[in-house]
Order: sequence, then structure tokens, then C-alpha cells
Amino acid sequence: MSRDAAAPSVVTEEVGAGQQHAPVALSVHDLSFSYSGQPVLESVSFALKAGEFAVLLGPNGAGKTTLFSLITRLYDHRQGEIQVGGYDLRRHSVQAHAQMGVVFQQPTLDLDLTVKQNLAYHGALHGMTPAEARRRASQQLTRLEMQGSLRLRVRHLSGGQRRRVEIARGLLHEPRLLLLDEPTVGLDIASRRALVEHVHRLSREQGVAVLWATHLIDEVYPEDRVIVLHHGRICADGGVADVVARARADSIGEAFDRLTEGEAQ
Ligand SMILES: Nc1ncnc2c1ncn2[C@@H]1O[C@H](COP(=O)(O)OP(=O)(O)OP(=O)(O)O)[C@@H](O)[C@H]1O
Repeated sequence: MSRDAAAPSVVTEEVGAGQQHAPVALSVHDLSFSYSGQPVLESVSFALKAGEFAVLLGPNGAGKTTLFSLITRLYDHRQGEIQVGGYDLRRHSVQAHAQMGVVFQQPTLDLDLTVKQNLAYHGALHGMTPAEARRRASQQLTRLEMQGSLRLRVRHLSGGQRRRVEIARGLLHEPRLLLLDEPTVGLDIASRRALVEHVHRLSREQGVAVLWATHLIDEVYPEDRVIVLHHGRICADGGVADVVARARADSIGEAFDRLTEGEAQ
């Protein structure tokens, strides 16, 4: 494949009234998917810009994990298009994967390795030299207030700390897009709050686009974009205030409840 053939298409989108342009980190267009003929996603379309934090809000069974499995190419999509950082996922899978970092619902660190070893392995997979991987690991861990943990075995970290290491790993290769599938499952309230706060800050400071899947309404910040998924369809997409107003609700919790006909509870 020639370099030109894999060059990302220039996809930009207008940002606000200032007419600034930000690159599109993720574009999903008319995506549908079925398990054994049973539709699970139906004509899902949305795009995320660099630095945008979007909460993919959906009750259990809405299709969030299936959507993540398609974006990460664990499943192949037959209908619709997915572009990551301007690269078509099917035609330029390697380049598209280089533009995404993923934190899966189930933790995927090796508990018997140190933080440094876990991150070094990921760095090597992305073609970094050991020195480069060390430099970036230390930078990301510092941003996540995990400096000093490099030599610790993952087994000795708390659940919240492990999640932060997974986020550092997901950002090590400096992707444009970070996907997190219900990353706070199993964490106590304080660790959940800290994680939500950390990732919002990373998104602002590093300009990475974040797609954060959850069914927990208290993980939504007032300035977030919310994409509500219900029975495999997007039933609302916009800023929190917009979604609340369009659902004729008083809060995002009430809006989520209305939009999902009570399944959010
Ligand atoms: N491998 C599979 N085979 C068949 N059906 C599946 C499979 N995985 C998921 N489903 C079904 O697809 C629908 C969407 O599931 P999915 O896990 O994507 O939803 P979700 O929003 O991530 O839910 P949760 O929050 O419970 O993880 C559900 O009805 C689920 O039972």
C-alpha cells in the first residue's frame, strides 16, 4: 500500500460561531449491526472532534459495547462507515488503530508485571524504542497523578489506580481518540469521581477526543456532549442543556429516563 493511498481524508467540522475548525477524530456513518439476524445497532451516525468529550449514554443492552467492538474492529461492520483520525477502518485498519486508544470494560493489564513493563510492552507494539516508551509513560502517569508507580506490580494497585494505568497505556501512542467502555464499573464513589475528572482534564489538555460509555448519569458534566443510545438507535445527541430542553425535562437524569422509557433506572 502506498503512503498516499493511506493518507487520511481531510475531514473537518465547524466549531461554534468562531468558525474555527477542528479535525474529526471519529466519524461513524449509517452503521448497522445484527447478531444472527437480530438487529442491535440501526443506522448509527455521529462524529467527534479533537478535544471533544462525549458521553455515550445508554441503558444495559442498548448496544454500547457492540458499537465499541465495531470501532475497535473486534467485529467487522458490513453496513455503514467508520473513520478514525480520517482513516477508513476497513481499508486502512493499521493507520486507524494507531489513532485510537481503548480502555475496555474488563481490565486488561497483566497483574504480575510492573506498571512500567505493561506500558513498555504497549509501547513496543506501537513501534516505540524503550527510552521513548519510558519517557511517554512517565509523562502520562504524571498527568494522571500516578508518578512513582512505575516499578509497582499492578497486583498491588487499587482498582482506580489500575484504571488510570490503563488510561495512560491507551494514551501512550498519542491517539486522537480515546474510547472507554464503562470504565468506572466496580470502583468506589471517590475513585469514580477522580477517574471522571482525570479524563475530562486529559481531553481538555491533550486535545484528545473521548467517547465515554456509561449508564451512570452522574458521570455527565454540564459541558459534555451526550449521545443517548436506546435499543440500538441514537435518540438524542447534543450538549446537556439541549438534550434536557428537547426532552422537556428538568435534568439530564430525567431526560435520560424519558428518552429510554424508564429503562435507565
Ligand atoms: N455476542 C452476542 N451475541 C448475541 N447477542 C449479543 C451479543 N453481545 C450482545 N448481544 C446483545 O446485543 C444487545 C446489545 O448488547 P451490548 O452489550 O452491546 O449493550 P450495552 O449497551 O453495552 O449493555 P451493557 O451495559 O449491559 O454492557 C443486547 O440485547 C445483548 O443481549
